Amino acid sequence: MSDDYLNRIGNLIRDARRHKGMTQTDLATSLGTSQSAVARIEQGGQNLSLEMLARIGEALDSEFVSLGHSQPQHLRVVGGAQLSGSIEVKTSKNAAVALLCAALLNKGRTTLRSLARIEEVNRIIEVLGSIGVKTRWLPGSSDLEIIPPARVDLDAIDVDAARRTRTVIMFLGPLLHEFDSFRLPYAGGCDLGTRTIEPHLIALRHFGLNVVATHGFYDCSADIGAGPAKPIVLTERGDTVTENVLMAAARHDGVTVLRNASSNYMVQDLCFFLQKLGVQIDGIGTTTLTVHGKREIDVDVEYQPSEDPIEAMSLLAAAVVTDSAITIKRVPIEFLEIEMATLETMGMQYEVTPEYTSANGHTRLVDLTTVPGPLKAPADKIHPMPFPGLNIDNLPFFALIAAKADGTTMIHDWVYENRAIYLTELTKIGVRVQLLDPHRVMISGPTPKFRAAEVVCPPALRPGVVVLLAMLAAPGTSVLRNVYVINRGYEDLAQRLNALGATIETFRDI
Ligand SMILES: CC(=O)N[C@H]1[C@@H](OP(=O)(O)OP(=O)(O)OC[C@H]2O[C@@H](n3ccc(=O)[nH]c3=O)[C@H](O)[C@@H]2O)O[C@H](CO)[C@@H](O)[C@@H]1O
Ligand SMILES: C=C(OP(=O)(O)O)C(=O)O
Repeated sequence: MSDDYLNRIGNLIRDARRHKGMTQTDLATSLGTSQSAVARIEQGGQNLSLEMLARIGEALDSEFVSLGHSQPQHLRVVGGAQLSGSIEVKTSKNAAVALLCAALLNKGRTTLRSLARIEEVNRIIEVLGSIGVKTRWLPGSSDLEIIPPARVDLDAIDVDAARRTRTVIMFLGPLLHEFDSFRLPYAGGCDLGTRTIEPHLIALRHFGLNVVATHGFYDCSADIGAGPAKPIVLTERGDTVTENVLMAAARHDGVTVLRNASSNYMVQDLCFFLQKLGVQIDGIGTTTLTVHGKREIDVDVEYQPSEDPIEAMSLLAAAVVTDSAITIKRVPIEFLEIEMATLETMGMQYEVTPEYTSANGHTRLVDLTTVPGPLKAPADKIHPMPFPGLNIDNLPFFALIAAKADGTTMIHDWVYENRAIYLTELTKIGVRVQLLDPHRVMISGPTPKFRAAEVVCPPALRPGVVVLLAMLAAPGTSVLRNVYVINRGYEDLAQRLNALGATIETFRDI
């Protein structure tokens, strides 16, 4: 290998290691080598065998060297074992992405503590980096420092990264204060059927924003300084639309009243963060928010979002499907009360500790220990509602839990056009699922036998995780192919389930 190549590979390894928050000693330990050998590799001073490159790639879970196209990641699951022990819930994906966008409102340094290290966050960091925002993982931590430039360079935006997320629409709120005309790539993300952005455009018109969609871009023109002449009433109680309005209102030098606002967990985290930026917000946790904005925000601020209720629900479903007693620590019970009440009607037993408070200073947490036992199907259908209803993203996990319960359960996903359809993938693992129409499935339980299978991961985060968790219940070896969507929303899920006794191996095609 030429020195030039060794240097470039060394730099890539160093960047991937830092990105993963590992020290040279950490990496050396995973490779069974010394810290000085890792230092030599990173300086380009060590010839590398293909085997060593593969091992480094595996230790860093990074495709820093790819032959031809980068290969998708797959999971091999040896199921049928019970889980035990305890696991901590990470901070939420959905608050993380909102806060990353909100950092654009602040001229000062924003430090977001204990962020989930997930692909969705990585994509937004790439987009921010491409437009000139400096981001840096603080050494040995999952704390991200964000420093915006005097003016972002939107012409340089990383279009590919932007199109892989839906979150990029939350750039509209912050950017309408900075540019009288700009363009953003179309929002992407999970394939859940059409997801409208119309409510965002209608609401942001109150701040003088006009958007025309052309050839894959939103062409935006803004009337800088404009603000709402009357209360804004959302046509639907969406999370990201509420967040977009909050970010637009944060730098509007006046009062914005927002009605039919979402009061979901990520919205509350964003409100608490904006308060730290000096923006006054009344009505947090309700559906009417009153925002007193500030034209200029320039503060050094730190914030830690709350724990992810959807991850907590996923872990709960993992325990149910494997008949396991596990302790799930840092469960944001405040955002899971309807879920727990529903599970209680199904006969679910569990123990909880007294409540304590999340690092955001507000959200109520508990440690929850599951108690395995028989479940029965609920008398009524299970359907989601905006908070404080049963969370829209938690619905798919009820399909899996219903597969363990005696009787038939109807799951009604009125929200997403395609999501219920993906739940039929569970039939490959032995679950009796009947699709009644694109929004409703009937599950007949208990599943006589979970069967190992090879499945291509549905292109949607929660259905993908549901299939993975069902595989944990199936004795034998299952394969779940192309799990990018899972990595989009969960940090090291396979490794963390393995710490509870699961056997999940990550692999890629050569
Ligand atoms: C980054 C982020 O935070 N993403 C979350 C956010 O996405 P996001 O806010 O982008 O959700 P959408 O705007 O796509 O709304 C989801 C769907 O629900 C419909 N809808 C929503 C509310 C309502 O009162 N009426 C109604 O019909 C919308 O038309 C849409 O079809 O909220 C979704 C619904 O909680 C969650 O699945 C996503 O995880
Ligand atoms: C649909 C989801 O999120 P997103 O808005 O990121 O696609 C989800 O979290 O399940």
